[in-house]
Amino acid sequence: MAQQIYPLNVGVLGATGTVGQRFLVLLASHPYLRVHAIGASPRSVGLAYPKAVKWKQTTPIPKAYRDLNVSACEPGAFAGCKIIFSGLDADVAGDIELAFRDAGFAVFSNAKNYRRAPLDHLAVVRQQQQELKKPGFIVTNANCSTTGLVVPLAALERAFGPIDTVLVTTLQAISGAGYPGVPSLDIMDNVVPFIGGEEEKMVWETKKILGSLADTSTGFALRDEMRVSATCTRVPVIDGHTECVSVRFARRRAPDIAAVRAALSAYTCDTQTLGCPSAPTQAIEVHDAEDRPQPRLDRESQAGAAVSVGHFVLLVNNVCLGAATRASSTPRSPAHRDSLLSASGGE
Ligand SMILES: NC(=O)C1=CN([C@@H]2O[C@H](COP(=O)(O)OP(=O)(O)OC[C@H]3O[C@@H](n4cnc5c(N)ncnc54)[C@H](OP(=O)(O)O)[C@@H]3O)[C@@H](O)[C@H]2O)C=CC1
Ligand SMILES: N[C@@H](CC(=O)OP(=O)(O)O)C(=O)O
Repeated sequence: MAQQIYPLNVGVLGATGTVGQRFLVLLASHPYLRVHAIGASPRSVGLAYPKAVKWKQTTPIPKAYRDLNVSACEPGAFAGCKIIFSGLDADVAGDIELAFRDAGFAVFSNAKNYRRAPLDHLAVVRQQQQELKKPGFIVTNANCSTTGLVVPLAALERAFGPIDTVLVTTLQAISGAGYPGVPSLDIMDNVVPFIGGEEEKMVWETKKILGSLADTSTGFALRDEMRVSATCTRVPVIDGHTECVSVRFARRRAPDIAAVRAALSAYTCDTQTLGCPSAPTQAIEVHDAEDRPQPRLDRESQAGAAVSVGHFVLLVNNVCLGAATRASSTPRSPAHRDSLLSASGGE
């Protein structure tokens, strides 16, 4: 394999949005990825980034982006980028991401459009490249609420065997709806007990992520035998989705609390094993205090890359672990990093 040259140039689509802004903050200090081009809607094209964006982060716009102009989301404008991160509105992500894939880019997306594509799986990227006889591919992040849920579920299954029933009720932050999102008169002093499409996504994506690979040509196999029931609500919190979870194990009675705490604390995720720069040091933070986790106190813990759990109420930062952190989690170890990035066309 040819020598990789670092930093690798990357592009961010939807760079002005809620997720796009997080991408730019994370990538500004990334050890071997550098933002080379950014894209957004025709409304923003041609403007310097600070003019185009309604910046909502608590830290200032990183210097590197202050003179960067927003491009149209067309492959030609991203020549020189090895990897594309997408925080595009799902209404437009489908066609745009496909155009980038067809132009040979490695696309890592947060939009829902290709989550059900059979070959949407990091483990079958090489297969996808061979089948299509092209280097480009699309891999998607899961729904943000689902992401928070599956981490502790995976930890519990690793320790106690299969789960057959999951009941979850979410209290989701308003940033999950993008910008400007839910009107203030709907959400202030209120709870909205419905988020369009979210419950279906949580049910299906949980069964996908906790499932397995069928084989490298058909992609994933769902956990069809698992019963998942989700109720999703929107609450007046800016960032951080809280989820109240109950589970039942298929082959055993409920383990005691001390064993559950130990299993959650001991869990390590793949990004930790691979040494990704934005991986958490502790994948699941188990709280002792009865009144934790709380969004305001716990969402920025480990730069938003961990899931916080206390008496199986969990908190996941929807825009970090739920979106930008996970998509940009490339491995730190040179060997792992080079093999993953070579699939992305880096050389
Ligand atoms: N917010 C969250 O917690 C999560 C979001 N997601 C998903 O990530 C994606 C981004 O979400 P979010 O950041 O919240 O959304 P926002 O609404 O905040 O941002 C959308 C982005 O898409 C761009 N865009 C809109 N229309 C077009 C167009 N016609 N051509 C090119 N670009 C366009 C916007 O550019 P402009 O500013 O110029 O209009 C903006 O940069 C969505 O698919 C969402 O479902 C996934 C997980 C979590
Ligand atoms: N639906 C999530 C955010 C989101 O955009 O999810 P998805 O990428 O699955 O459409 C929320 O409202 O909090």
